[in-house]
Amino acid sequence: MNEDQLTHQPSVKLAKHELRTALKRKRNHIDADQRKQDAKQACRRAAQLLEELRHEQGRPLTVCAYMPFGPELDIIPLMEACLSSGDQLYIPRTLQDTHTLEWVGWNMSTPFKSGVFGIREPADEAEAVPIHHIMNNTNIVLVPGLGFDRTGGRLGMGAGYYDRFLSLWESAKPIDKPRLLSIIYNEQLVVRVPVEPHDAMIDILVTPSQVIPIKKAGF
Ligand SMILES: Nc1nc2c(c(=O)[nH]1)N(C=O)[C@@H](CNc1ccc(C(=O)N[C@@H](CCC(=O)O)C(=O)O)cc1)CN2
Ligand SMILES: Nc1ncnc2c1ncn2[C@@H]1O[C@H](COP(=O)(O)OP(=O)(O)OP(=O)(O)O)[C@@H](O)[C@H]1O
Repeated sequence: MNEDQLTHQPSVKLAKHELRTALKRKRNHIDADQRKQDAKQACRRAAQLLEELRHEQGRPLTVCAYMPFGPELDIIPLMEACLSSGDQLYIPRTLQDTHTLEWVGWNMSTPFKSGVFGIREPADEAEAVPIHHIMNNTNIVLVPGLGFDRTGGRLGMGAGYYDRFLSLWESAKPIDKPRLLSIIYNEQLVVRVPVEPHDAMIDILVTPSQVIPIKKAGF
Protein backbone atom coordinates (compact mmCIF):
# COMPACT_ATOMS: atom_id res chain seq x y z
CA MET A 1 0.00 0.00 0.00
CA ASN A 2 1.44 3.43 -0.85
CA GLU A 3 0.87 6.62 1.09
CA ASP A 4 -1.73 7.94 -1.30
CA GLN A 5 -3.83 4.79 -0.97
CA LEU A 6 -3.44 4.93 2.78
CA THR A 7 -4.87 8.42 3.05
CA HIS A 8 -8.08 7.09 1.48
CA GLN A 9 -8.46 4.22 3.93
CA PRO A 10 -10.87 4.62 6.84
CA SER A 11 -9.01 5.10 10.14
CA VAL A 12 -9.35 1.52 11.34
CA LYS A 13 -7.57 0.29 8.18
CA LEU A 14 -4.81 2.80 8.80
CA ALA A 15 -4.57 1.79 12.46
CA LYS A 16 -4.29 -1.87 11.40
CA HIS A 17 -1.60 -1.06 8.86
CA GLU A 18 0.45 0.86 11.42
CA LEU A 19 0.09 -1.77 14.12
CA ARG A 20 1.08 -4.52 11.64
CA THR A 21 4.30 -2.67 10.84
CA ALA A 22 5.11 -2.10 14.52
CA LEU A 23 4.33 -5.68 15.53
CA LYS A 24 6.36 -7.19 12.68
CA ARG A 25 9.32 -5.12 13.84
CA LYS A 26 8.82 -6.12 17.48
CA ARG A 27 8.57 -9.82 16.59
CA ASN A 28 11.70 -9.65 14.42
CA HIS A 29 13.63 -8.32 17.41
CA ILE A 30 13.07 -11.33 19.66
CA ASP A 31 16.43 -13.12 19.74
CA ALA A 32 16.89 -16.72 18.61
CA ASP A 33 17.38 -18.26 22.07
CA GLN A 34 14.34 -16.46 23.44
CA ARG A 35 12.24 -17.67 20.47
CA LYS A 36 13.22 -21.28 21.15
CA GLN A 37 12.51 -21.02 24.85
CA ASP A 38 9.20 -19.21 24.27
CA ALA A 39 8.05 -21.80 21.72
CA LYS A 40 8.91 -24.64 24.08
CA GLN A 41 7.00 -23.10 26.99
CA ALA A 42 3.99 -21.95 24.96
CA CYS A 43 3.70 -25.36 23.25
CA ARG A 44 3.91 -27.11 26.62
CA ARG A 45 1.07 -24.96 27.98
CA ALA A 46 -1.01 -25.44 24.84
CA ALA A 47 -0.41 -29.22 24.87
CA GLN A 48 -1.68 -29.37 28.48
CA LEU A 49 -4.76 -27.40 27.51
CA LEU A 50 -5.49 -29.64 24.53
CA GLU A 51 -5.02 -32.70 26.74
CA GLU A 52 -7.77 -31.33 29.01
CA LEU A 53 -10.06 -30.79 26.02
CA ARG A 54 -9.32 -34.30 24.74
CA HIS A 55 -10.19 -35.68 28.15
CA GLU A 56 -13.40 -33.61 28.29
CA GLN A 57 -14.40 -34.89 24.88
CA GLY A 58 -13.37 -38.47 25.58
CA ARG A 59 -11.64 -38.90 22.23
CA PRO A 60 -8.85 -37.41 20.10
CA LEU A 61 -9.31 -33.95 18.62
CA THR A 62 -9.58 -32.66 15.09
CA VAL A 63 -7.29 -29.65 14.78
CA CYS A 64 -6.77 -27.14 11.97
CA ALA A 65 -3.14 -26.11 12.39
CA TYR A 66 -0.62 -24.32 10.15
CA MET A 67 3.04 -24.55 9.26
CA PRO A 68 4.80 -21.69 11.07
CA PHE A 69 6.96 -19.50 8.90
CA GLY A 70 9.67 -16.88 9.46
CA PRO A 71 9.50 -15.35 12.92
CA GLU A 72 6.16 -16.95 13.89
CA LEU A 73 6.22 -18.96 17.12
CA ASP A 74 7.17 -22.55 16.28
CA ILE A 75 4.06 -24.65 16.95
CA ILE A 76 5.46 -27.83 15.37
CA PRO A 77 6.25 -29.43 18.79
CA LEU A 78 2.58 -28.96 19.70
CA MET A 79 1.44 -30.43 16.38
CA GLU A 80 3.69 -33.44 16.93
CA ALA A 81 2.32 -33.90 20.44
CA CYS A 82 -1.19 -33.85 18.95
CA LEU A 83 -0.23 -36.52 16.40
CA SER A 84 1.16 -38.70 19.19
CA SER A 85 -2.15 -38.36 21.04
CA GLY A 86 -4.05 -39.60 18.00
CA ASP A 87 -5.52 -36.25 16.89
CA GLN A 88 -6.38 -35.58 13.26
CA LEU A 89 -4.48 -32.54 11.99
CA TYR A 90 -5.06 -30.43 8.91
CA ILE A 91 -2.94 -27.63 7.44
CA PRO A 92 -4.03 -24.99 4.93
CA ARG A 93 -3.24 -24.49 1.28
CA THR A 94 -3.72 -20.89 0.16
CA LEU A 95 -5.85 -20.43 -2.96
CA GLN A 96 -4.91 -16.95 -4.14
CA ASP A 97 -7.57 -16.76 -6.89
CA THR A 98 -10.43 -17.02 -4.45
CA HIS A 99 -8.60 -15.79 -1.33
CA THR A 100 -9.67 -18.96 0.45
CA LEU A 101 -7.95 -21.76 2.34
CA GLU A 102 -8.34 -25.45 1.65
CA TRP A 103 -7.32 -28.10 4.15
CA VAL A 104 -5.11 -31.14 3.76
CA GLY A 105 -4.43 -33.87 6.33
CA TRP A 106 -1.01 -33.44 7.98
CA ASN A 107 1.39 -36.03 9.31
CA MET A 108 5.17 -36.52 9.18
CA SER A 109 5.03 -37.66 5.55
CA THR A 110 2.84 -34.91 4.04
CA PRO A 111 4.62 -33.63 0.88
CA PHE A 112 5.27 -29.88 0.81
CA LYS A 113 5.64 -27.09 -1.69
CA SER A 114 6.71 -23.54 -1.02
CA GLY A 115 3.63 -21.26 -1.06
CA VAL A 116 3.27 -17.45 -0.73
CA PHE A 117 6.07 -15.89 1.33
CA GLY A 118 7.76 -19.32 1.29
CA ILE A 119 5.17 -20.75 3.69
CA ARG A 120 5.32 -24.56 3.60
CA GLU A 121 2.03 -25.72 2.13
CA PRO A 122 0.84 -29.19 1.15
CA ALA A 123 2.08 -30.09 -2.35
CA ASP A 124 -0.61 -30.13 -5.04
CA GLU A 125 -0.70 -33.94 -5.15
CA ALA A 126 -1.88 -34.00 -1.52
CA GLU A 127 -5.67 -33.88 -1.78
CA ALA A 128 -7.77 -31.39 0.15
CA VAL A 129 -10.66 -32.70 2.24
CA PRO A 130 -14.17 -31.40 1.51
CA ILE A 131 -14.79 -28.18 3.42
CA HIS A 132 -18.01 -29.54 4.97
CA HIS A 133 -15.92 -32.28 6.58
CA ILE A 134 -13.69 -29.63 8.15
CA MET A 135 -16.74 -27.67 9.28
CA ASN A 136 -18.46 -30.68 10.83
CA ASN A 137 -15.46 -32.16 12.60
CA THR A 138 -13.06 -29.43 13.69
CA ASN A 139 -12.74 -28.96 17.45
CA ILE A 140 -9.81 -26.55 17.47
CA VAL A 141 -8.46 -24.00 15.00
CA LEU A 142 -4.94 -22.79 15.72
CA VAL A 143 -5.07 -19.27 14.34
CA PRO A 144 -1.87 -17.45 13.31
CA GLY A 145 -1.60 -13.68 13.56
CA LEU A 146 0.54 -10.68 14.37
CA GLY A 147 -1.22 -9.08 17.32
CA PHE A 148 -3.87 -10.01 19.87
CA ASP A 149 -5.69 -8.46 22.82
CA ARG A 150 -7.45 -9.77 25.93
CA THR A 151 -10.91 -9.32 24.39
CA GLY A 152 -10.01 -11.82 21.66
CA GLY A 153 -9.21 -9.18 19.02
CA ARG A 154 -6.74 -10.39 16.41
CA LEU A 155 -4.66 -8.65 13.79
CA GLY A 156 -3.70 -10.97 10.94
CA MET A 157 -1.54 -10.62 7.84
CA GLY A 158 -4.14 -8.44 6.20
CA ALA A 159 -5.41 -10.67 3.42
CA GLY A 160 -8.51 -11.91 5.29
CA TYR A 161 -7.82 -15.63 4.71
CA TYR A 162 -8.58 -16.67 8.27
CA ASP A 163 -11.49 -14.27 8.74
CA ARG A 164 -13.07 -15.65 5.58
CA PHE A 165 -12.46 -19.24 6.69
CA LEU A 166 -13.70 -18.69 10.24
CA SER A 167 -16.83 -16.91 9.01
CA LEU A 168 -18.00 -20.26 7.59
CA TRP A 169 -19.15 -21.15 11.12
CA GLU A 170 -21.03 -17.90 11.63
CA SER A 171 -24.49 -19.43 11.49
CA ALA A 172 -23.50 -22.60 13.40
CA LYS A 173 -24.74 -23.23 16.96
CA PRO A 174 -22.15 -22.35 19.66
CA ILE A 175 -21.74 -26.05 20.46
CA ASP A 176 -20.76 -26.83 16.87
CA LYS A 177 -18.21 -24.04 16.60
CA PRO A 178 -14.54 -24.91 17.00
CA ARG A 179 -12.49 -23.23 19.71
CA LEU A 180 -10.12 -20.65 18.29
CA LEU A 181 -6.70 -20.82 19.87
CA SER A 182 -3.67 -18.61 19.19
CA ILE A 183 -0.22 -19.46 20.48
CA ILE A 184 1.90 -16.35 20.66
CA TYR A 185 4.91 -14.53 22.09
CA ASN A 186 4.22 -12.18 25.02
CA GLU A 187 5.32 -9.40 22.64
CA GLN A 188 2.25 -10.06 20.46
CA LEU A 189 -0.20 -9.27 23.25
CA VAL A 190 -1.24 -5.62 23.03
CA VAL A 191 -3.76 -3.47 24.93
CA ARG A 192 -6.18 -3.16 21.98
CA VAL A 193 -6.17 -4.46 18.43
CA PRO A 194 -8.36 -2.42 16.04
CA VAL A 195 -11.22 -4.67 14.91
CA GLU A 196 -13.80 -4.52 12.14
CA PRO A 197 -17.13 -6.38 12.03
CA HIS A 198 -15.70 -9.18 9.85
CA ASP A 199 -12.86 -9.96 12.28
CA ALA A 200 -13.13 -13.33 14.02
CA MET A 201 -12.52 -13.15 17.78
CA ILE A 202 -10.14 -15.62 19.39
CA ASP A 203 -11.35 -17.80 22.31
CA ILE A 204 -8.08 -18.67 24.06
CA LEU A 205 -4.60 -17.13 23.91
CA VAL A 206 -1.55 -19.10 24.99
CA THR A 207 1.73 -17.29 25.68
CA PRO A 208 4.93 -18.72 27.16
CA SER A 209 3.81 -17.49 30.57
CA GLN A 210 0.02 -17.90 30.62
CA VAL A 211 -3.19 -19.29 29.20
CA ILE A 212 -5.75 -16.52 28.68
CA PRO A 213 -9.34 -17.71 28.23
CA ILE A 214 -11.29 -14.84 26.68
CA LYS A 215 -14.46 -13.91 28.54
CA LYS A 216 -17.15 -13.14 26.01
CA ALA A 217 -20.30 -11.10 26.55
CA GLY A 218 -23.33 -13.34 27.06
CA PHE A 219 -21.41 -16.27 28.56
N1 LIG B 1 2.13 -19.90 8.94
C1 LIG B 1 1.10 -19.28 8.41
N2 LIG B 1 0.41 -19.86 7.43
C2 LIG B 1 -0.61 -19.19 6.85
C3 LIG B 1 -0.97 -17.89 7.26
C4 LIG B 1 -0.22 -17.30 8.32
O1 LIG B 1 -0.44 -16.16 8.76
N3 LIG B 1 0.81 -18.03 8.85
N4 LIG B 1 -2.02 -17.26 6.63
C5 LIG B 1 -2.76 -16.24 7.22
O2 LIG B 1 -3.58 -15.61 6.63
C6 LIG B 1 -2.42 -17.75 5.30
C7 LIG B 1 -1.50 -17.20 4.23
N5 LIG B 1 -1.41 -15.79 4.38
C8 LIG B 1 -1.28 -14.87 3.40
C9 LIG B 1 -1.33 -13.54 3.73
C10 LIG B 1 -1.21 -12.58 2.79
C11 LIG B 1 -1.07 -12.93 1.48
C12 LIG B 1 -0.94 -11.86 0.49
O3 LIG B 1 -0.84 -10.70 0.82
N6 LIG B 1 -0.91 -12.20 -0.76
C13 LIG B 1 -0.84 -11.29 -1.85
C14 LIG B 1 0.44 -11.56 -2.62
C15 LIG B 1 1.63 -11.48 -1.71
C16 LIG B 1 2.93 -11.89 -2.35
O4 LIG B 1 2.95 -12.78 -3.23
O5 LIG B 1 3.94 -11.33 -1.91
C17 LIG B 1 -2.08 -11.48 -2.69
O6 LIG B 1 -2.82 -12.46 -2.49
O7 LIG B 1 -2.33 -10.59 -3.51
C18 LIG B 1 -1.02 -14.26 1.16
C19 LIG B 1 -1.12 -15.23 2.11
C20 LIG B 1 -2.42 -19.24 5.29
N7 LIG B 1 -1.26 -19.81 5.85
N1 LIG C 1 -15.74 -13.05 5.94
C1 LIG C 1 -15.22 -12.30 4.96
N2 LIG C 1 -15.75 -12.29 3.72
C2 LIG C 1 -15.23 -11.53 2.75
N3 LIG C 1 -14.16 -10.73 2.90
C3 LIG C 1 -13.58 -10.69 4.09
C4 LIG C 1 -14.07 -11.47 5.19
N4 LIG C 1 -13.26 -11.25 6.24
C5 LIG C 1 -12.33 -10.36 5.82
N5 LIG C 1 -12.51 -10.01 4.54
C6 LIG C 1 -11.70 -9.04 3.78
O1 LIG C 1 -10.31 -9.36 3.89
C7 LIG C 1 -9.53 -8.16 3.93
C8 LIG C 1 -8.47 -8.22 5.01
O2 LIG C 1 -9.08 -8.20 6.27
P1 LIG C 1 -8.25 -7.89 7.59
O3 LIG C 1 -7.45 -6.65 7.43
O4 LIG C 1 -9.18 -7.99 8.77
O5 LIG C 1 -7.25 -9.14 7.56
P2 LIG C 1 -6.57 -9.96 8.69
O6 LIG C 1 -7.55 -10.44 9.71
O7 LIG C 1 -5.44 -9.16 9.20
O8 LIG C 1 -6.00 -11.18 7.81
P3 LIG C 1 -6.02 -12.77 7.92
O9 LIG C 1 -7.40 -13.19 8.38
O10 LIG C 1 -5.67 -13.28 6.57
O11 LIG C 1 -4.95 -13.14 8.86
C9 LIG C 1 -10.50 -7.01 4.13
O12 LIG C 1 -10.54 -6.28 2.95
C10 LIG C 1 -11.82 -7.67 4.41
O13 LIG C 1 -12.90 -6.95 3.86
